[in-house]
Amino acid sequence: MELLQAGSALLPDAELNYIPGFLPQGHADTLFRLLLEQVPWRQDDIRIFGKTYPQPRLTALYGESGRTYTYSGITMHPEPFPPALETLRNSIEEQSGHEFTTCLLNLYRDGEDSNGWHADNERELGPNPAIASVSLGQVRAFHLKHRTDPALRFKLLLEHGSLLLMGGAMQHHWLHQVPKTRKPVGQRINLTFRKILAQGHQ
Ligand SMILES: O=C(O)CCC(=O)C(=O)O
Ligand SMILES: [Fe+2]
Repeated sequence: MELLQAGSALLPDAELNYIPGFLPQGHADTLFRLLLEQVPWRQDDIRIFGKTYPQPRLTALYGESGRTYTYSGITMHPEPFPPALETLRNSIEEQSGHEFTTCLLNLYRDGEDSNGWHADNERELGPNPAIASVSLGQVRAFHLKHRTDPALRFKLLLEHGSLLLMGGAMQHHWLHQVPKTRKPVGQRINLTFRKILAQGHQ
């Protein structure tokens, strides 16, 4: 699988931009510790093809009130943005030129935690969503595969303090995952900023 490096990758049917060092090291370290300690992390059950499993990672949802987020049979109700995430949202909006209402947080406790193949294509995100994904803590691989062309498979290594922007028609044509790994890895936090359209207006 080809490794993609920093910058915008020219993938068909996709907009992808990887910005390592988006957060200065000291800021990324502080934010990582703060979130680890203060976020009310939870492990939900998810439904896949009618069966129930514990999600293989911990999650939390922050955002503007009333904008619930439903995926894999879970409906999450957001907590208001704490100041540290409000500041981060503002700088990501400036960097990307997109607005975000909501931040979904994932905590991968170790290499056994993962996020299986999916697209961020829930209907409350609208047709061509912009997704901004910040990584903190241990580096994990992020895999991408095209839905119809099996030759198109790539990976990125998402580093501490990095920002990954996904946009355009990407969620229609590509799937992504954070696979389990046998390498000894510690905790990683991922924050994905999304725009949830006002409910009832999709
Ligand atoms: O952890 C990551 O980098 C990806 C998270 C993700 O794809 C998601 O939450 O939808
Ligand atoms: Fe995703």
